[in-house]
Amino acid sequence: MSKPRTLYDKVFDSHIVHEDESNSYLLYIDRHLVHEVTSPQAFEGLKNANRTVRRKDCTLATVDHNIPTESRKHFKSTKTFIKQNDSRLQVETLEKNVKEFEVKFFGMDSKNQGIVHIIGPEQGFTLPGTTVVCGDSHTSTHGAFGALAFGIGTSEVEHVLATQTIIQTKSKNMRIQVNGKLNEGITSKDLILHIIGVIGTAGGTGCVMEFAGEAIENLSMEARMSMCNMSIEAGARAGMIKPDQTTFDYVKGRPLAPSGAEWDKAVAYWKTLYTDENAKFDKEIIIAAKDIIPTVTWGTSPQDALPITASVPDPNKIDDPINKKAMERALEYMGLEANTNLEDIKIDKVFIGSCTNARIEDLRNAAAVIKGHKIASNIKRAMVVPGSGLVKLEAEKEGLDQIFVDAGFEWREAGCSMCLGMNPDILSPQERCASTSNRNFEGRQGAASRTHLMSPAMAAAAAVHGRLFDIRKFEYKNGDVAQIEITSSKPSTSEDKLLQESVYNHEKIPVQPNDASSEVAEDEIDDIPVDHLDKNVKKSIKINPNDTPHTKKTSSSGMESFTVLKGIAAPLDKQNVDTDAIIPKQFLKTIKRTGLGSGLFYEWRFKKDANNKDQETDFVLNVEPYRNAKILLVTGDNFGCGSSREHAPWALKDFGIQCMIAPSFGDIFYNNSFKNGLLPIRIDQDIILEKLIPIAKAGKELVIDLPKQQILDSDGNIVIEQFDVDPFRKHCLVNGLDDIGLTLQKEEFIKKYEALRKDKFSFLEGGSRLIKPVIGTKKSPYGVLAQEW
Ligand SMILES: CC(C)[C@H](C(=O)O)[C@@H](O)C(=O)O
Ligand code: SF4
Repeated sequence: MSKPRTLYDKVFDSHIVHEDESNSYLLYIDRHLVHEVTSPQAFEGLKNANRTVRRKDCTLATVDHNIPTESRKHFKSTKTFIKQNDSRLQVETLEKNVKEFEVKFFGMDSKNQGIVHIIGPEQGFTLPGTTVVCGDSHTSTHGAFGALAFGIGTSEVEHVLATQTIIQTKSKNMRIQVNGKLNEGITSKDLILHIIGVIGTAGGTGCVMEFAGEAIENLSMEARMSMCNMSIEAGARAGMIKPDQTTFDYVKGRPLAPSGAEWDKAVAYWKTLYTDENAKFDKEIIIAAKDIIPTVTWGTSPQDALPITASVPDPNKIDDPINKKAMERALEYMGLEANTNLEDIKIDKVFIGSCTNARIEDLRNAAAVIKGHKIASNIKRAMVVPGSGLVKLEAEKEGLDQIFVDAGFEWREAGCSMCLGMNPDILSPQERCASTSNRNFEGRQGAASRTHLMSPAMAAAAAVHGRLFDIRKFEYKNGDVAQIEITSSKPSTSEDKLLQESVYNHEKIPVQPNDASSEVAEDEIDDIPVDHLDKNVKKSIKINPNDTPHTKKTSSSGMESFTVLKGIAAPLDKQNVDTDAIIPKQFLKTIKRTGLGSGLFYEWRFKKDANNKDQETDFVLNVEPYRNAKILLVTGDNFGCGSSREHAPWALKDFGIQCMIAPSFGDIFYNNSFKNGLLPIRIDQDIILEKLIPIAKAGKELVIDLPKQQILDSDGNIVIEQFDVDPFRKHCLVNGLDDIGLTLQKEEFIKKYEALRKDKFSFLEGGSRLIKPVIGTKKSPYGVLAQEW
């Protein structure tokens, strides 16, 4: 009898290409989505190393973040359509790269273009039980299908393009069980905001989160996507929901979904993807669905979520000094007085869009509220930005666009838009927005902008009333009640144990040959013969734990090695520092990895003077001796949470920071740091406060000895006896190794896995290759078939 496993365990196990003794796994990636922001440097890396895209059929690209959302009726070319130079360059760079590397692409002239997390499911590219990655944190969205889907950084994008695999450690299992039924009018957005409010933005750190229970089973696919989308906001590596009949019904008939006998084979397999009875979870949270009422955020973190009937919290009631300070800062930034009723908060703008809530059901929900109403006179702008060209078409077919336009909304073209404002759709300073997006970080929707997160129905009600408003009191015109996104579905009952065993059969097949004579001994990272290294990784990778060289080496792949670092440590007394704060969106438009130091903590380091010139603030990195800090010493949890932008470690590195110490880190940022020769060290908060902060505050240097895993003061006294670091990552860092080179040495394992996949998971073959160069001739669920660039 095999050990009971969770849904995550099953999907993880079925993708293992190789495991080494330090518990580092090489996982096969079934689906890779690509967008313009996080891919230019990855394609450049491929080009420089003369590498190709290994599985074009598993790769699908689109443009979403940078593109204007004004009408494309007269669209001729990117060159003439995009006015912002840096945005245009990024889009054109992707257009060039997809041609050169022959990657399927939905460009701005395609009806199928849209936000990357909307088009994957829409096309049937996202499938249950698959591994899905994208250089974007909200890749977690695809977990709604029972896929293992997570965001990666640009270095990992390059790794996946080149090898179709990724190096992973196993996450912890966490379950969020939502018992009972949601009340009428309560959506999955209220539910996920409530959950994040309960567990916090670091609540899921290090975990893959499975959402389960009656309330989840009753959600439609689109509502499930909104849930999983925001699991990253709870710090989770990924969110997952077991596939069931609702899932199969949604996938069936989509352009890239399997059909015929392959469909039957796929469904038979997908029905085995559920958490076994008695499977062990490391963390479990139980939520009663009936307790949830419409929920909105008041502050600058998604965890600042409260029921709409509550009032703005009061920092004077908070004991913990770090929490209290964070709350005071959030209130100041948001321009809010403690104890104000949330419903009394007036808003300036409304944004209905983003990968969380810009699907057809979201637009239907908002339209049902808006129908027959006008937006309030204090609303300066209200916009609806459909998640994809196909969502837009469907909404127009249903007449939703007219309902919005009649009420005073703008009806836009698909893209990320004001979710993060990399295009012209931004808020002016101090403007307050009711937004259906997923992040309310400082500066997210524009410098000094103020964001309140909520469901589409709540955002529509806020537009009508000009203030935050409880949807349950809303008076619908025409007697309509907002369509609730819940559809009833029966969980699959025909789970076939035997079949499950047979699908997992391959674990018994030696996918990882234990052949000791193999040229590359798979379990020994210490002695891979230099001759076999990729031509870009020619340096010796022998590691001697007692060797503590004090000079900085650079491998021929360009990766700097990290051994012993001596430098000033800048104290940063903040928690939940998100990557939007580390490097704001306006700096993401580069196609290079360098030169980002000047944008580091931009909104905190600078403020504008009367002439609109940047003036330095008293932020720690502007003050001597910390201007030259090499170490960042953070006292609060969850440093680097949020977006997957590798620009965050690039900016830190460019500024001169080489090591970050914090009680905990956002998972993607943690990974990205290692890939760039930066060392993130986790140390308990009380130890940081007691032992390290006094040294940093005295302006003295610290010595980080990675080979010995110790921290010393400048006199050579040991301050931290032993910090933790994953052995494989340490090995790569100490030796400045490019892990693509290391992975390519495992070619035989990758090939073996691919042969097995072709047989067991034949329904995954084809992928984006099935995209046909046809426009509007055949019917797909949305009436238009996928097309090619
Ligand atoms: C640009 C991209 C890296 C980023 C992400 O990873 O999430 C963006 O989509 C966001 O929402 O902040
Ligand atoms: S969160 Fe916003 S910016 Fe990021 S992918 Fe989704 S819509 Fe785009």
